[in-house]
Amino acid sequence: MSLKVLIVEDDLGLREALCDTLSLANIGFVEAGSAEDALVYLEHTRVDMVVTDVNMPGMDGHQLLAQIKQRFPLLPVALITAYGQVDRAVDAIRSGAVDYLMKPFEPKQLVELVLTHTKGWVGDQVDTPVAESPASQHLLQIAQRVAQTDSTVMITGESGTGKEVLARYIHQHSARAQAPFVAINCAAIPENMLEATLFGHEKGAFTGALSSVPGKFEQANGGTLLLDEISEMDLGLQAKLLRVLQEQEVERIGSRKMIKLDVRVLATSNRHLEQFVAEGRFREDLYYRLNVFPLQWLPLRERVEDIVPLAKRLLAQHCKKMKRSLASLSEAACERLQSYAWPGNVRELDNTIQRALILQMGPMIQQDDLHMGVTSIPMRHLSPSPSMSSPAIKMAVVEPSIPEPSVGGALDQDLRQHENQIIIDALVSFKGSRKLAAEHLGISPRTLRYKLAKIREQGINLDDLLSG
Ligand SMILES: Nc1ncnc2c1ncn2[C@@H]1O[C@H](COP(=O)(O)OP(=O)(O)OP(=O)(O)O)[C@@H](O)[C@H]1O
Repeated sequence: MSLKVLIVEDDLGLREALCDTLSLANIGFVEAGSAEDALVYLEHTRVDMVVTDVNMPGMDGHQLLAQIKQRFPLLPVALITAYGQVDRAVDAIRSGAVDYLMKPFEPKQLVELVLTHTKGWVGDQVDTPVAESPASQHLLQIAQRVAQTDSTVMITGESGTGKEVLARYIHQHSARAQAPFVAINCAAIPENMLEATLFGHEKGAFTGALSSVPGKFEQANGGTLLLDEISEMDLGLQAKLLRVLQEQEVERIGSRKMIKLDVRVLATSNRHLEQFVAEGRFREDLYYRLNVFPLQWLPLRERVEDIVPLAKRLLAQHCKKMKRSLASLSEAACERLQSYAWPGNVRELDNTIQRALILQMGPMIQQDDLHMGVTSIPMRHLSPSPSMSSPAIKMAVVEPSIPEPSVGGALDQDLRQHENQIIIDALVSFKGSRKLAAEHLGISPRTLRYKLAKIREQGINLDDLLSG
């Protein structure tokens, strides 16, 4: 997700100059000619920062600031004031502006201001976690309180319960919110690379170290570092990590220089770390160093009140991504969601909602559109794997040379849904192998590539579906 700054300026010449400056600095931007247009834009699109002129006809920059603070409290806003308006600029800072620029200013001042206030900004992901059940609400309240401190926090919970979401929430509610939030998944990095990734390395420190690279600790300096799935770290590295946490300084591999750190550390685990400690697989001293403040997400099945609100949030997010109008859930669909045990927790719910959106292109998700606990998507009208090579299914996957219906009518949508369904099912069955899936579907690999590109264009996240 690249950085996007909204420039609000009624003077076309100046607006173009501001946009050119950002463009030259490789910073993404969008522009609005008035505060009113800016607000309409913000309702629909994510931006990372707003830079607005103060003097504009209609709503001025101060009024725009007040509106933004009310509707998007975490979005940084900077004002451009006329020469001599220092008093008003100071007022604006008191009302929540992060900074101001006084005309005339150098292009580099604008770039510096934007980079300072967008460092570590995490865009869409700052949404408050859904928490309707009493247990989840209590968890968020405690998380908010612990966010105000610099204490190390250990977040536990089954896989997919929302541990990373909670970590980001803590960062966003801490005094470090404007500084970087850096996450590293200890299980996803090959064991021999984890140390260099965490602590950094100097050029030539090992074969393949072609340049000096700062580690995650350095990248997170001033902010928060999330050590995801900490239980997967080997014992040797655990000892080194403990030292860094105790000393609050880090030494890149191949360097003798200590770098002072000011990093808040959060860790997550979906394992019973106490058991790991008892078995000698996790250092007891590190466990106590990290477990200063333990927070735990309950499994989704134990917070039933969260299920439907979460499903609605996920539905809205995916409809937006797919650029389609907002779909809703029927009563029966809600009941079905609430009566399922969700072994994969919120991540499984997310996948289920995505699948339902593929199956149901209409305005309402029905009970039958929900397929839980499946590794492949069952077809509503066509039976799964055994008949996948049947001529009927092969015919359903239309080669691009055959003109597709030009009108986006119900039949067209229905056919497209079925086609998507068949293609995804084949990919799931063949564990993502495009070659085997294409052979099975009786189409060329090129055609399959084309079809997959079309599916992606509809906003369907194939990676998530295939990993789900
Ligand atoms: N309370 C919540 N509100 C909104 N979205 C949530 C919430 N909990 C989880 N999610 C969504 O569910 C998905 C899984 O969440 P997350 O990655 O935080 O889980 P996790 O516990 O860290 O998973 P893992 O153990 O596999 O690393 C994400 O897409 C996240 O946005």
